[in-house]
Amino acid sequence: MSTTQQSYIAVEESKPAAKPVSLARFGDYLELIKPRISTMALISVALGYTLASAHSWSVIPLIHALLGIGFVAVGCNSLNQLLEVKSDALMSRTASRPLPSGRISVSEVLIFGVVAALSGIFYLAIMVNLLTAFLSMLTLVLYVVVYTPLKRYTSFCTTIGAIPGAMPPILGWTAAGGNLNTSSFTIFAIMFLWQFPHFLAIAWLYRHQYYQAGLKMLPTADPARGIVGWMCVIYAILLIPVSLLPQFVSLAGTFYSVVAFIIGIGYLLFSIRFLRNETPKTARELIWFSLIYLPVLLLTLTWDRLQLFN
Ligand code: HEM
Ligand SMILES: CC(C)=CCC/C(C)=C/CC/C(C)=C/COP(=O)(O)OP(=O)(O)O
Repeated sequence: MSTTQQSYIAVEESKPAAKPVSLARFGDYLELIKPRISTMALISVALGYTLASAHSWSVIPLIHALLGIGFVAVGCNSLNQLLEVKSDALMSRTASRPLPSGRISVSEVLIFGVVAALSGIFYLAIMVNLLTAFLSMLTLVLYVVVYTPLKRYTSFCTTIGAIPGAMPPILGWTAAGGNLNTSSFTIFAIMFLWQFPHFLAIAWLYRHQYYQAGLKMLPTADPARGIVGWMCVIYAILLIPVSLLPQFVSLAGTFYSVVAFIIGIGYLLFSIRFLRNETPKTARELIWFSLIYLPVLLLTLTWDRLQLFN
């Protein structure tokens, strides 16, 4: 074997093993549907379903609801990334996503997103109920048609974005046959308020990237020290009494209220830490706690609700 052949083999052997094409494409599509946010949304759907059905809970209707809402969520996230391909390319947080990096084409995502969203809505209308299909369509419109383009114009976009963000447990609730009543509104209000410290800390952490990409997630590129922290603290304070409402509408008992109060104080303390010292570390810790708070609150609410029926 010649020296050239030997060195060629050596270079080939030292290359990391390339992923099979189908696996790489699966990974790209997975990234397109934002798997972690979508999973949290579907867990919220399942808990909303359980809260509404309690003693009459059964698995098949829940699977139908998760399938239909899951398809709409896939449509939401794909179409959101399609509309943001230019700004995503300008931020290091999102530049390696499959669309800005050219691994999936715009037309492919358009077809994929529209087909997923429409199939989900029709599936819900046929297999679940019309109210859930309608509310899922409203979620899609608010997220894709209103919130996403509005990010380029005003920081008020986040308040609009928090409406579709608060919908997953309500979609689960209506999928189980629940009405839009004070109980479902209470869950909506908790989920709505929870998002403010969550996304404000994120918007602060990536403020320079957002500014560079022309996205107005905060009122200014470099807000006066403390402003974002104060906003987090105010929403965390508001969330505490609102998170205690389920007991007053007979959705849960004292155990839930105690847990909600403790984690609510925790969320407030992380917001205060961020206010006192706005640094990437305190912002990341607040984001981290927000992602602990939500599943703990919803799981405790559901568990306590089930106890009320036993
Ligand atoms: C206006 C509302 C919301 C905005 C603007 C927002 C924005 C974001 C952004 C930009 C990230 C990525 C952070 C990073 O890259 O470090 C993120 C992370 C996350 N968000 Fe939200 N979010 C919102 C609402 C929600 C809702 C309603 C849920 C759950 C149902 C949720 C669940 C998550 C999860 C699980 C993560 C961590 C996983 C990941 O980074 O992909 N978010 N959020
Ligand atoms: C039908 C259904 C359950 C739909 C999902 C609803 C849901 C969980 C919406 C999330 C809300 C939201 C504003 C996310 C951030 O998007 P972004 O565009 O600011 O995030 P990015 O910058 O990472 O793209």
